[in-house]
Amino acid sequence: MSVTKLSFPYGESIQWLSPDKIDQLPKSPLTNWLMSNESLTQKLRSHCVEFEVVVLGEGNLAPFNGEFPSQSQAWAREVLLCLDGIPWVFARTLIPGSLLQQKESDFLTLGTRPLGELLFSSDEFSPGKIEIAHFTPCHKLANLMTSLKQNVEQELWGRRRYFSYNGEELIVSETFLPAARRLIEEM
Ligand SMILES: C=C(O[C@@H]1C=C(C(=O)O)C=C[C@H]1O)C(=O)O
Repeated sequence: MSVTKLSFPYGESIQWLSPDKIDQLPKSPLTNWLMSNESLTQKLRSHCVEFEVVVLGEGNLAPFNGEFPSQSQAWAREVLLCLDGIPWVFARTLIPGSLLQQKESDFLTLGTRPLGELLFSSDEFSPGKIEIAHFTPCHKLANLMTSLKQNVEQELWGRRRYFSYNGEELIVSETFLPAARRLIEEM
């Protein structure tokens, strides 16, 4: 898999909606994945032999308009979650500086360890609301799909979750790539 960190950030401005505002959620298997409150890492690990986190980039950046209204800057981490070498999820996490400072060594030394191992390893982080998006990727995300040889024949479904810690919040967005949707819908 040839992906470059030179294009980081890959994320794009997406309209996230509360699930009850979505006219038609996808058929059941995928909706169960979108709405699941458990660790996505744990769920993914149970569907593969080899699970891998490919870090596309990390760094301080300005969130997109409306992406994180209370923050003009945030620590961003974008990864691909790969099952037996196949990229299933593009994940983009935004962490405000005030939260990063409290857990700096944990977040900045994650590397290729999944963020879920930190968020679900104790009750320090509380999972919050889930929002859903349904979109056609453009710009760098579309180019990333092409480089992964995953043709986007239908819109992508994604979800983002809020995790709170000591009165602060971080946001984790996860977009299911075409290969993942195909395999989930066969389950
Ligand atoms: C939040 C979780 O962590 C996963 C791992 C991520 C990472 O390593 O950056 C990002 C999003 C998640 O899919 C989880 O497992 O639920």
